[in-house]
Amino acid sequence: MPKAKKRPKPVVAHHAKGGTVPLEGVTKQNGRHKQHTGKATCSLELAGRQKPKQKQEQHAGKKTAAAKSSGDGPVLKRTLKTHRSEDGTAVLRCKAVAARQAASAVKLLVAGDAQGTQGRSIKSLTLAPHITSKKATHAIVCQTMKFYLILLEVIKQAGLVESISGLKAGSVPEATNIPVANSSGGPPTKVLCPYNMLVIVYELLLGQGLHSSGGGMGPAEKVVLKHKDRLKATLQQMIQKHGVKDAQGLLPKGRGDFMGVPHPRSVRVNPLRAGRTVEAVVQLLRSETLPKEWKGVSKATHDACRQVTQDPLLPDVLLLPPGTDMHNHPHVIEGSLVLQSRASCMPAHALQPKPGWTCVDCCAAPGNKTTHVAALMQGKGRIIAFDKDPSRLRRLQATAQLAGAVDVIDARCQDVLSLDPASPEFAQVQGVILDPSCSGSGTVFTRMDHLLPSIQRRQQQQLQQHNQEQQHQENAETSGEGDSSEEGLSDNDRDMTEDDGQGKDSDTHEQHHSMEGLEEGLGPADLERVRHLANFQTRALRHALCFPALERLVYSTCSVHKEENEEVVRAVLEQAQAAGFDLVDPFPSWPFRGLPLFPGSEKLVRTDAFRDGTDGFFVAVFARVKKDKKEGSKKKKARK
Ligand SMILES: C[S@@+](CC[C@H](N)C(=O)[O-])C[C@H]1O[C@@H](n2cnc3c(N)ncnc32)[C@H](O)[C@@H]1O
Repeated sequence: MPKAKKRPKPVVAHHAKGGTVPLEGVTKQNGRHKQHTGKATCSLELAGRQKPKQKQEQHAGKKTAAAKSSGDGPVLKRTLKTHRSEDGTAVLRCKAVAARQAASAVKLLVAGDAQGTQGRSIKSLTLAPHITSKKATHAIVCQTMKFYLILLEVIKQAGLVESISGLKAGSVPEATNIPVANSSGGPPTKVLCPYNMLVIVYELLLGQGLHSSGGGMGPAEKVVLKHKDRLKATLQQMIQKHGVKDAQGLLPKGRGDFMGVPHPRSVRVNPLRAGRTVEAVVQLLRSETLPKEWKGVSKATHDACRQVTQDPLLPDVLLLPPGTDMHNHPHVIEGSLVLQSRASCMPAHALQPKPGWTCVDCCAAPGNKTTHVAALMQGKGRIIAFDKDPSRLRRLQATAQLAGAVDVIDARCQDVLSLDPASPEFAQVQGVILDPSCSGSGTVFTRMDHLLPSIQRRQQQQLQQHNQEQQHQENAETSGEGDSSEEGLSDNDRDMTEDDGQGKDSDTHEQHHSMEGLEEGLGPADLERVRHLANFQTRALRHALCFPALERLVYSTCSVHKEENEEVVRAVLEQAQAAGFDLVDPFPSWPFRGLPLFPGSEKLVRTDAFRDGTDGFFVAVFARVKKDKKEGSKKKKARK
């Protein structure tokens, strides 16, 4: 029977330059929110602090929390039902908490998008441990982001605020507050958080609606409520002007019914904690009835666990129905199961590490692959895990602790390019994982980055361009001008055709989708960014191939761009071959291969977000096939 476990205690990591880094914040699940002693209120700004009792109410309500991540319409309906208390205050508080959390997530997403970093995904922001109403928060964020441009337009056209420049992608607001227009025409007298306002306007126009509980409202809510008729009328005018049925019709074509790709939920069995075989874990999940104290596990999750299957390719990976919420499952909390995508489990298997090996994980945080390698090595051997980002290294340490792999993993805060592979301390390194920073384009749809303003804007522009081109062609046809289909292809179409090298015949439809908004949408800025990343990836790969005793190296990305994948491999292949390595096929039964850009690319592995039930991913394995000529002759000389 699983017992409720405490979260791991803070740990300490080595810092290359400065000794140790205290890892406070690793376990900030509890105690993050101070308690609020004021009156219950529906104010989004003021209702953020919770009493423990109200936390419990929320927790119990998780089971049926609204918030279908993929649905439209009033996302908080069921949350409201489950949290109903006699005077209705708990209902309003829960809604307010979810909305407040959603507003901060929207703010971070928009800021990251405007800076071009795309660092945090909707999922990571809304499913983080400190988020109390995960499903509701996730749903509000998805919906607000989906209608982001429309909501901005409504706010602007309704003249609600004097300036919304802070909300435009490309200019992250320095201050989060914006002045509110004074209805009497005088200077602005109030300020409000634009992201709160966006979420509230979403709720008013497209969600559950707003309910005033009397006093205690925050400024954003007050403003929105005051101008609600104007906002509603503005949206109606926009709908009429565009001749569409509803707000959904205002979305770029195809976006209305698309809210991510439903992948099976994959979990990896961690034998270092599970203490039983994968088959035994499958049996346990199918039959287990969790004790009542595990309130965080819903009936839906219980039922889903009964349908668990083993992945046909990766023996320690289990598959559950899409959307299964395993975050609060006891086996996840105690580290026996690790929430990890199928594709992300490929590199460790591709490495085929043996117990007792010494390995290096070059870009290791947050440590999913490091701990997977540790598990495959049965906790015997050593993994030196590098990451140059101290806060991410802290996450790696926490991951290692949860996975029961701290004794095996030596975490170091260091730029991998600054280490010397010829140093005696690396003389035994046999396995290397290189999973460097990449564009993440393969995870766009699972991360739901397609909801980010920059991508929505780009799609809008492409759609407009496409419509104009179509109009132009129709006009030309009517006026009798001919046009060959080849000439009719746009540069983007041509790029797509050239890049579309795999599974062309059987997978045209999926290929089309998987490229949509990715290769097709690589504008000059994106291309610049991808090339910059590819430059680092190539240098890191060259560097990582220099460990003298290296047997096997796995290079992986969650990108679909050939610049970060096949072209990186091609750039180092000659040097690798001269050093005695060659590409080998880690998964001969896997049908989907690298783009055919050079001989040997058939040994490369690709996964596709629309075809393979996981993220878009790339894996290349270099294995030593013969001794480095120079090394060999040195050794011969030494023997003589
Ligand atoms: C894609 S993530 C790695 C994910 C990790 N392999 C996992 O499975 O959990 C890339 C990581 O590389 C780190 N990184 C980027 N450049 C680096 C460098 N020059 N040296 C070391 N780490 C680096 C980033 O901080 C980031 O944590």
